[in-house]
Amino acid sequence: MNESLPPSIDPSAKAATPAAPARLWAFVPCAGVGARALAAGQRADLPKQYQPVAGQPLVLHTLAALAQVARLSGTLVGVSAGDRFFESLEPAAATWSVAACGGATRADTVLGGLAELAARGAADTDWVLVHDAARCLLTPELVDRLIDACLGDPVGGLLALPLPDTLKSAHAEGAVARVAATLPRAGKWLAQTPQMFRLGPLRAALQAVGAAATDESSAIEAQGRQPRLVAGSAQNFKVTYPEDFALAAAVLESRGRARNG
Ligand SMILES: Nc1ccn([C@@H]2O[C@H](COP(=O)(O)OP(=O)(O)OP(=O)(O)O)[C@@H](O)[C@H]2O)c(=O)n1
Ligand SMILES: C[C@](O)(CO)[C@H](O)COP(=O)(O)O
Repeated sequence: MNESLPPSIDPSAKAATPAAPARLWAFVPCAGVGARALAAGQRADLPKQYQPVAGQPLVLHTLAALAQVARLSGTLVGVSAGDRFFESLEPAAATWSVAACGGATRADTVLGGLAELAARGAADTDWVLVHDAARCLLTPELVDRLIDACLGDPVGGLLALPLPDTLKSAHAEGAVARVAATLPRAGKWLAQTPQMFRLGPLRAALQAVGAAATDESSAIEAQGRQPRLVAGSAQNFKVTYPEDFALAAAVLESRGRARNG
């Protein structure tokens, strides 16, 4: 657990030697605006990761799940410059550190986060688990499953789900979308997060591919590597559209009821 580290990543980590065993860090990109998620009723000035869900800001559910993963040495959250959200919280309760490393794209934010982790003592050989702030239904069990599968892997990997539905490609006919073709879905997976790679190779891959990468895996793939696919969960969805808030709240509340008997 991160309990020896709050409110910032352990400064003694800087003393790590090349022979030290690789550690695991979580990085949470939290610098988006959530343009697709905002609808009437939501505060347009409040990015989706801070909207209330099941009694608390969405991102705090995400961070609570990561705080329960014993093998993580620390969690860093990447926010936009000028974002004061975390300053309003009780510092003693924090199981994370915050860095104003938000960029114009998710890939930029992650690159900034990797630089911050390195500046705070993470080694290039350490593992980094990048997890979307907006995936607030993550469970520690899913993270442990990813770590178990990837720790001995030469490349790393990601949580993902085999495609459950029939897959169509489309073309536009004015404002109407029409089916262009039904595509084979065998062997196709939906990428989730966390995505777990070693810090140095991930930085090099993201630098090479630039802002176009929508996830870490695609940057690593562009280097000719084949990340491992680890079974995720349909519940580990990304809050993306307005209706996702109610669904996330329902799942979190039902988990709460199950916990409290
Ligand atoms: N420049 C960005 C863009 C996104 N993110 C983060 O990346 C995660 C996944 O991105 P997505 O769900 O697409 O979020 P947004 O970019 O905020 O959504 P939208 O595209 O609807 O604006 C989110 O936790 C978001 O905060 C980020 O840190 N920096
Ligand atoms: C990283 C990701 O969650 C994998 O599915 C996803 O690509 C991020 O969302 P975006 O809409 O592409 O920014």
